[in-house]
Amino acid sequence: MANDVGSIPDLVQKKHDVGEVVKIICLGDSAVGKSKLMERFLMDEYRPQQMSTYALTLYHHQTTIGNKNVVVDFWDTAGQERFQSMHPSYYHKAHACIMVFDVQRKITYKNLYNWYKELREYRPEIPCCVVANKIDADLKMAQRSFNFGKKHGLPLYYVSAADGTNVVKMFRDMIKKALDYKQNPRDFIDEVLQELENFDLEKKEENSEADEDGLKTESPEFV
Ligand SMILES: Nc1nc2c(ncn2[C@@H]2O[C@H](COP(=O)(O)OP(=O)(O)OP(=O)(O)O)[C@@H](O)[C@H]2O)c(=O)[nH]1
Ligand SMILES: [Mg+2]
Repeated sequence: MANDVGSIPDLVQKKHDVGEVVKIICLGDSAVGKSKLMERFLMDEYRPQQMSTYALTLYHHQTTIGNKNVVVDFWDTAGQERFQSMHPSYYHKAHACIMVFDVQRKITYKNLYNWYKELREYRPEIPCCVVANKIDADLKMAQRSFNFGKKHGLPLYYVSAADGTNVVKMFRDMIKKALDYKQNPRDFIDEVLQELENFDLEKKEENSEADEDGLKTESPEFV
């Protein structure tokens, strides 16, 4: 009997523990360090000489922002960036974007213009930042001002996946922004999607409250 009493709060707890789910995508040329940055943030380990990413990798991360549970789905590319373009589904419902270049290769900085243009075609309003990676290889680069960020009103982070400089700060800032965007979308389509999601959640809560009260869902023949 004691178990029965205990199980109700557990159920309620689980329902609320899931929290908000946000999707964060990463863009940038091949070998700028996108995968290494994610690995550095998620596992706090760094293994140089890893093979390029050939398949889409999804990194699942649970965290708290303020007193909210947040589930973050980080999307890492399937190597499509070699073709300078991503499949539209990569952008679909993304809440924030991390755009990376390699301070040792100028072309990767120039290509930010293309990445940004494509991003804004699919996701006109989501928060985005520019990441200057590999500053460990040339510390002078951290003194340089890169105008791309200023020009488009995007924050710029000087980071190193190799030694961890600024990696946690950049990811934490972007998770906060993704959450903020999800809760206050600035894009009409996103607003509608958010409304639908809230509606769906309310329905689920109503159903699980009914379940907890011992009510059964009606089988189709009674509907
Ligand atoms: N010195 C230095 N090397 C780095 C850093 N980050 C990544 N690298 C190296 O850069 C290379 C590419 O890193 P990846 O993380 O695989 O790059 P990527 O952007 O995911 O590449 P694709 O999967 O091909 O798109 C690897 O050899 C890494 O070891 C860094 O901060 N400093
Ligand atoms: Mg990769």
